[in-house]
Amino acid sequence: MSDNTKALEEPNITESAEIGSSTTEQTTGKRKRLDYRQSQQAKRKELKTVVFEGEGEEKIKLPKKKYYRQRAHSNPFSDHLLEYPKSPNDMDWSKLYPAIMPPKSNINSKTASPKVEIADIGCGFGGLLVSLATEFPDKLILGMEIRVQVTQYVEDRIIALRQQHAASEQKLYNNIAVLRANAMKFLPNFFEKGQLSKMFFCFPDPHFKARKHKARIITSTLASEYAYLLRPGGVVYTITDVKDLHEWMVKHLEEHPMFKRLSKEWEDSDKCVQIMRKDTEEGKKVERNQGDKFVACYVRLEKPEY
Ligand SMILES: C[S@@+](CC[C@H](N)C(=O)[O-])C[C@H]1O[C@@H](n2cnc3c(N)ncnc32)[C@H](O)[C@@H]1O
Repeated sequence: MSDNTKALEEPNITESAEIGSSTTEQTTGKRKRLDYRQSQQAKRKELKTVVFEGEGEEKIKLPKKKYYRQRAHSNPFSDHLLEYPKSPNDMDWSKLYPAIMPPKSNINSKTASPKVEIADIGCGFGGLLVSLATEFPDKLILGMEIRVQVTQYVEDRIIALRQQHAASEQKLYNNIAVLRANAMKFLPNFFEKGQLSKMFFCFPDPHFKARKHKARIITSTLASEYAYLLRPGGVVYTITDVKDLHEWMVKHLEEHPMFKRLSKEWEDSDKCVQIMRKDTEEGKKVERNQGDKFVACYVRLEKPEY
């Protein structure tokens, strides 16, 4: 592997783990499976990386989604062994935004450093992030995604985009990053009170069955957390193709004293609504299938309104 190729960690398939003491027939079968898996692993290692073949923008290849497939759903209540800071102060953002954020050790109470302001919750393959990067070049934008492979894809996509634009004056895409996280559990560990100006919930998992509704990303309890993280005037954006989920999100945000729904006119004139309609991967899928897209946006109020 060349130095300028970003390696992704894959568990190593070792012989000893696979072939223990067994009959000759079993051993042959296991050996074949092992050989196959090793060759697949080698192929994936090569193909999953961002490849820099030489000079020039055109030589940098974007990663391919098909090599990052994973089960469609991840249980938000499972123990995912995720890493998260004890508090927002403990987070070293320079690892995610190296061209913009100084290393944590260089930050003191007197130096003002930029903060993440826009969060894409459950960012999937990162379509929204990539569009927001150029729409808000002076804001730090973070995608949060629970699935490992999907997070890795977005990470690689961002690395490739940054490289492709490294020579440009604006050095685009340095303002976006992705983090593997369970957004239902640890958001206040990453963000301070009132830090965010926009939170996106684009095509969240619908969790259709009634007994699974508690796994939905918008509930009364989580809405209070989102109100805590958003500054007054900040906006919660929601979009889904599932009517029942749309009604659920509207009900829970509508009932919340810290949120007020924004008008249809506001939605029609807002750039981000257009972006989430057309640039998210799910939005594109719904478009292809000529499905409906239900949008609801809420402003975070200064004071609760009962
Ligand atoms: C249907 S996809 C939508 C992806 C993207 N927002 C879009 O519109 O194309 C929902 C995404 O949310 C992620 N997700 C679900 N629960 C999550 C959680 N608790 N924290 C972070 N991501 C989550 C899923 O892994 C999945 O990638």
